[in-house]
Amino acid sequence: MKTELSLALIGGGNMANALASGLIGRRCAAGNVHVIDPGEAVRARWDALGTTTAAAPDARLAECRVWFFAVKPQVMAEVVRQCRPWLRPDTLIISIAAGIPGEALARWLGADGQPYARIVRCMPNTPALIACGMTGMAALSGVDASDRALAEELLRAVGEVIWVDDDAAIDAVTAVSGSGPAYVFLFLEALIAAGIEQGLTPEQSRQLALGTFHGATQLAALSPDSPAVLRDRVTSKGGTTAAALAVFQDRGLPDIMREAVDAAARRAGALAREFSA
Ligand SMILES: NC(=O)C1=CN([C@@H]2O[C@H](COP(=O)(O)OP(=O)(O)OC[C@H]3O[C@@H](n4cnc5c(N)ncnc54)[C@H](O)[C@@H]3O)[C@@H](O)[C@H]2O)C=CC1
Ligand SMILES: O=C(O)[C@@H]1CCC=N1
Repeated sequence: MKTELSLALIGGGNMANALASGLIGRRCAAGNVHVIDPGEAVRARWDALGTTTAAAPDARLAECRVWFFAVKPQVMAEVVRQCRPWLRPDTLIISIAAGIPGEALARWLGADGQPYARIVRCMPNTPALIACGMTGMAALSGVDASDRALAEELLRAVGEVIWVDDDAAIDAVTAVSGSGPAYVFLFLEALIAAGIEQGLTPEQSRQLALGTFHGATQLAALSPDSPAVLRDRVTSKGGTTAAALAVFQDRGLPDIMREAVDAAARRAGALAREFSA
């Protein structure tokens, strides 16, 4: 077990917790993880895991090879600047903040007009909590092959990873897979409620809806056929599925999805304008 890696988690909330659950004991010893978070209750949880903690950036950051920024976009600029005094030439920066461009991070961490480009921007999602995450990643120019491999290995500890060519594409990743679990949960809620209206008990409807999502997504992942072909195979001519799909089409489900994903991507752009000046 390679546990010598030293990692700083800057922001110790939901997503940091998900990442740590995949890494501590496997890739990092708890004692090599340093968590910065002003929340006293948050720090107490990390202390119980055996990490070190601090309420604000401190000198231990200089000993950490990887800094993982997991604070809200609204506070990123200030937090990154507070951490900067402990930056070393080989520090690998990984940021998961929605909407904050790598270029802004590079500027905030730079010195003498020189941006710091050893930065990987990535967008995981909450199923990372059960090691079923989906992460999109983009590397800035200062990231060499070994840093890239390290960043990928860290995010792989909580699920699957894809690389996108440039930082701007992370906004699209955010709109599809970062926010995506919420779309799936909304769909599930609606399907469960509809099943109850049809006379099923809440538990029956929940089991049927969850089992269907699980089975259908597994089939789509494992089958060589496209989701459209698989959908067609469920849909008997003049049958029940056709009746339901006609309602989805009439109500414009594909348009609703396009507009929703576009709204998320545009919000990512707006966050960048608001919080990365
Ligand atoms: N929740 C999600 O589904 C996803 C969130 N993200 C991104 O991850 C980031 C964190 O989100 P969550 O973990 O959901 O939020 P969270 O609210 O659970 O965690 C944020 C943590 O940052 C701490 N914090 C606040 N000010 C701080 C400061 N000055 N220094 C250090 N820590 C500070 C808070 O006490 C909190 O524990 C956000 O930028 C979000 O855009 C990315 C992918 C998915
Ligand atoms: O809603 C948000 O802004 C964050 C980013 C992706 C998921 N949650």
